[in-house]
Amino acid sequence: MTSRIGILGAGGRMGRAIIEAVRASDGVTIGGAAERPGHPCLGESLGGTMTICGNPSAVAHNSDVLVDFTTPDALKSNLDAALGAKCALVIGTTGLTGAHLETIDQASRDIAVLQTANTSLGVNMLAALVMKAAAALDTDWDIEVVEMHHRHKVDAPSGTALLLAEAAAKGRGSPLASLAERGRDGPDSQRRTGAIGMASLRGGSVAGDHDVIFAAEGERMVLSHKAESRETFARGAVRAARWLTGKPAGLYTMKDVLGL
Ligand SMILES: NC(=O)C1=CN([C@@H]2O[C@H](COP(=O)(O)OP(=O)(O)OC[C@H]3O[C@@H](n4cnc5c(N)ncnc54)[C@H](OP(=O)(O)O)[C@@H]3O)[C@@H](O)[C@H]2O)C=CC1
Ligand SMILES: O=C(O)C1=N[C@H](C(=O)O)C[C@H](O)C1
Repeated sequence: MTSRIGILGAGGRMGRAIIEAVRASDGVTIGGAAERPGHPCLGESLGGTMTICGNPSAVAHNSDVLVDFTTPDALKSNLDAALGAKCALVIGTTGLTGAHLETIDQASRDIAVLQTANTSLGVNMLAALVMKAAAALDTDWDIEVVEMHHRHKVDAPSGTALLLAEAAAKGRGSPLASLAERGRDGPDSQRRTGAIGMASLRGGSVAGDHDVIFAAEGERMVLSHKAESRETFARGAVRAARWLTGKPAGLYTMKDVLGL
């Protein structure tokens, strides 16, 4: 069955990469594409009579699954569009708060929703390895998550850094909120035993680098992932959208798609 994918944030970096990935993939077509009202790309042709519009609801009604790579502020209207059309939804947007996650959870009682900070196979495999290492190594091993992204990225730490830190915290058997040390600065910044530190670098065109460092006296282990381009994320998003098509209401992750 061909899956019709509606692309939200179609004029953005990921939106454009996803349009290309859908065109290059079998078993999927573009159901429609939306951008925020007033965006310069509104009306841009996607081939035939299809153009980028300002109405996510119209896109949802012509799609089997929506793919949202926009901003946290757009989440509510994107969820409403999906709920109104009973359309499945893949959410790749990062920078989400607890309140956003609660709204997503509620929506997933009525429609299939997949939320993930990273659609790549490598990062999701890395998270599994990080959890295992964090569980096996005691607190003599300090855990630090370091990420680097392009100069345009607005949120920090990256959603993926948080996902990896969550995996480490799970391995250590404690909630991340009780272990995380974010944005150290100033004279009283010494790490606590058992803390999970996080640091963010920004610059140039880096698609997405993540290192999880396990540092002990005299030795250091680094579990690392580097995305070479956005194509990786776009291909993963299309794979997730195809997988989610026709699934019952519920909240899914990339682990479900990849069978990890
Ligand atoms: N899960 C994953 O694997 C990945 C997640 N991401 C995440 O995806 C998100 C988008 O990243 P990226 O494409 O680089 O960012 P961009 O800023 O390039 O794209 C976001 C697009 O969404 C548009 N937008 C803003 N508000 C709305 C709205 N209300 N409705 C529809 N569109 C809207 C923006 O318009 P304007 O620019 O005019 O504001 C922009 O065109 C980020 O949160 C990023 O962290 C990125 C890569 C991989
Ligand atoms: O904004 C980006 O570019 C990326 N965002 C995601 C994140 O915040 O983890 C995923 C990827 O690293 C690229």
